Parts: sequence; structure tokens; C-alpha cells
Amino acid sequence: MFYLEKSIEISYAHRLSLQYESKCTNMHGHNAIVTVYCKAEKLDENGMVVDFMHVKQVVKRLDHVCFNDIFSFNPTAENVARWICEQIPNCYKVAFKESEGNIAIYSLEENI
Ligand SMILES: Nc1nc2c(c(=O)[nH]1)N=C([C@H](O)[C@H](O)COP(=O)(O)OP(=O)(O)OP(=O)(O)O)CN2
Repeated sequence: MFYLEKSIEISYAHRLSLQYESKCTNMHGHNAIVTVYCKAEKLDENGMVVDFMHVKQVVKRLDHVCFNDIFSFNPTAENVARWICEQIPNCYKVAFKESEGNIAIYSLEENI
């Protein structure tokens, strides 16, 4: 099995829709570190699991934007991690580090 991991920093704004009072329902921003994990049993015709540049292109679509403008779902770290995973071939896990102590992980596998 071949494994690949890439981390990219993004800056974004968002506000959350929540069923309780929270400061996070106000527009605010984060500098997040997104780590994308991919794997493949066989390499493609270019000798890759997936091109690092392709991973960057997808994640950078989220840089310096307001998540509420581009997503129809509530832009929590969990939901955005799943969205990223769904965009990237051979991706099985995304860790979305919203701030130093806050990390959401979406994984297709049980053992994260
Ligand atoms: N499960 C989730 N919980 C929260 C999310 C989320 O995406 N998933 N997001 C937020 C807000 O974005 C909020 O800005 C983060 O709040 P907080 O935990 O207070 O963040 P910090 O620790 O970075 O901020 P401090 O003010 O320094 O404590 C909330 N919850």
C-alpha cells in the first residue's frame, strides 16, 4: 500500500448555525491547518497516489473565502473535513485543525 499525507494552511471566515447560544454564530475567522491523507494499492500511470498539486488546488479553494458563501451546509470543521475528503481521489481521511486545540477528523476507516 502507498500512503500520502499533505498539510496546507488556509485562512477563512465563517459563522455557524447552532441550536444554542454561542459566539460562533457570529462571523469570525480562523487560520486552519488541513491535513489530507490518501492511499492506493497501485500507483497511477504517473507513479502517484494522487498529485500533491491536485490536493493543494482543492484545499486552496477554501483559502481567504467565507465558507457560508460557498457551502450550502453548516460549515463546521467536521462538515468541511468531509467535503474535502469527497473531492480528492484516493482520500480516506482529513484532519481539519481549526485552531491550536480544536481538530475535527473525517475518516472512511474506523481506525483513525
Ligand atoms: N464540533 C465543533 N465545535 C465547534 C466548531 C466546529 O467546527 N465543530 N466550531 C466552533 C467555532 O468555529 C469557534 O470559533 C471555535 O470555538 P472555540 O472552541 O472557543 O475556539 P478556540 O479554542 O480557538 O477559541 P478560544 O476563544 O481561544 O477558546 C465552535 N465549536
